Amino acid sequence: MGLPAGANLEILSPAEMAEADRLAIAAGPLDGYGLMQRAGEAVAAVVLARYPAASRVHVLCGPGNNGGDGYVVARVLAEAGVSVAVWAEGEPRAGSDAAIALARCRLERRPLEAFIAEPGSLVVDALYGAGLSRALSGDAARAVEIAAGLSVVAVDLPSGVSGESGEILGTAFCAAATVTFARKKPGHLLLPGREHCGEVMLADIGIRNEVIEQVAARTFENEPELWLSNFPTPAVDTHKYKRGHVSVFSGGPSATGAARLSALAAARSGAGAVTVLSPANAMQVNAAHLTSIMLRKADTVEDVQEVIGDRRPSAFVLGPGFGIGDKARDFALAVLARKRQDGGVEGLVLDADGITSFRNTVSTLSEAAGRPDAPALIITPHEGEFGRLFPDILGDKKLSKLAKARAAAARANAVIVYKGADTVIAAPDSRAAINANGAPWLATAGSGDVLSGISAALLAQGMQAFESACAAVWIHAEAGRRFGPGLTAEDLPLALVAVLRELVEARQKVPIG
Ligand SMILES: NC(=O)C1=CN([C@@H]2O[C@H](COP(=O)(O)OP(=O)(O)OC[C@H]3O[C@@H](n4cnc5c(N)ncnc54)[C@H](O)[C@@H]3O)[C@@H](O)[C@H]2O)[C@@H](O)CC1
Ligand SMILES: [K+]
Repeated sequence: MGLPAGANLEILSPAEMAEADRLAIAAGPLDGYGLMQRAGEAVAAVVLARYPAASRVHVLCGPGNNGGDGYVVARVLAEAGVSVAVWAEGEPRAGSDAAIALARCRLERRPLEAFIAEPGSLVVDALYGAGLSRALSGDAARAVEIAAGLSVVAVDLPSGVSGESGEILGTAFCAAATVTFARKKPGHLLLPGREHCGEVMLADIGIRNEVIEQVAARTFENEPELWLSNFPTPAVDTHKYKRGHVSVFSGGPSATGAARLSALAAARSGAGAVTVLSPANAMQVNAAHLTSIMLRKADTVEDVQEVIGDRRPSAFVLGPGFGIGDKARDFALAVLARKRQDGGVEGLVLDADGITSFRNTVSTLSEAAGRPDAPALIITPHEGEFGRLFPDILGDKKLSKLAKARAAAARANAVIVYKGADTVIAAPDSRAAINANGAPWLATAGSGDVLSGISAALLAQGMQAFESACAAVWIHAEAGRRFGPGLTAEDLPLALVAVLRELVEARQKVPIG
């Protein structure tokens, strides 16, 4: 729908979108009603294109500008010869854009409390959008129930979905398609909102790119376009250590598989060399299962220092199967105490037991990671682990998942990968990305170990921490999604190959710079 390349990855909060609306109106040439007109026309065009045979369309209009969009939709559809019924809740404020839209829509208006819809008819939900401020109740909640068996096209957001957080306030429409304007909002991607939106379509309503740039979006949808220009591709004259060396810490003799899985994922993801660092008593079991991946003993902090001195690993994974306790903390802090400069350590991916080990000492971790020239820290918690490090942030009901990840990243001086079906990646500089290409097949034991290995491999190859975390999350999800049913974590490293091949090919087409 005519938006510039890359714009579709920017996400604006409802407040940022309102600011962009204000700036656009101030800059002209469209006034508020002009934008509303374009918004309503875009929704009507989707209805006509997707439901050309709809016998009847019910347009539900609320009292604010979302309802104003609805009055435009109703008028445009009626002018196109569609049989339209308008059901209204509340009156637009006198002098508002919505009042202008209502005045120009000469169709009969019936109260929402009388709403009924025949089977096979279509519902356009223009009750509440960005201005939703409390739970749906009364007639609006009843309308959700009536619409449950019908196709719904939502204007901006399905009413009841918070654009800010994706939470459901009371109840919410389940749309087949949602037409939103200028940029997506967090509620289109965060769960459970995403599931209520159906297909999300972006419409250009005439808000210029330069206007939106003034809002300076810090949130993005996690798609390759976000990081592809930084994606590593090996130079022709490379050698294995130039491609980055990843070291993965192994747990004891009965918990070695997780580290090997992570190591294999790192090797597949382009690290030129990978070493499993094993306690002495687990060397044999590790050796029995490793071929191209190297193995070295590391029982003490001195052993870790020696590995770093001799073998110069550029990124580490600590946590999968490692065991919780002092040793995990000491090893993580030993890695973070190194320098990044002059071929030092690029970063540490802290996962699983590595995270839990810092349960009561997260400030030690954030101090170590916040030191100038410290290696980058990526922490990859699922919700339970997130709560162990940041119980107050997790428990803050005012914060969305996006805001929680951001707050944690700022506090920990780390890139936070807050995992789930709507993984959020947040950086300490307040950039954040929401990932939406996941699949339920990825919820399988060991899947997270693979994710850590991919992140470390990309870090080791010189990708920045936020970009490598975003890329790892997307690649991991894409591999799992394509593999589909029957996926085990062991399948993931091989499933990465096709995804990586496409990315490397696409990367080679991106102009350098
Ligand atoms: N110029 C602009 O700002 C544009 C705005 N647009 C549309 O405007 C919408 C935002 O408009 P508004 O800010 O007026 O917000 P809404 O139209 O989403 O809702 C605001 C009104 O609903 C009431 N309300 C909120 N939640 C309620 C609930 N659960 N039950 C009952 N009443 C409730 C509020 O008190 C307020 O009167 C966007 O979603 C978009 O559809 C588009 O027309 C494009 C241009
Ligand atoms: K709506």
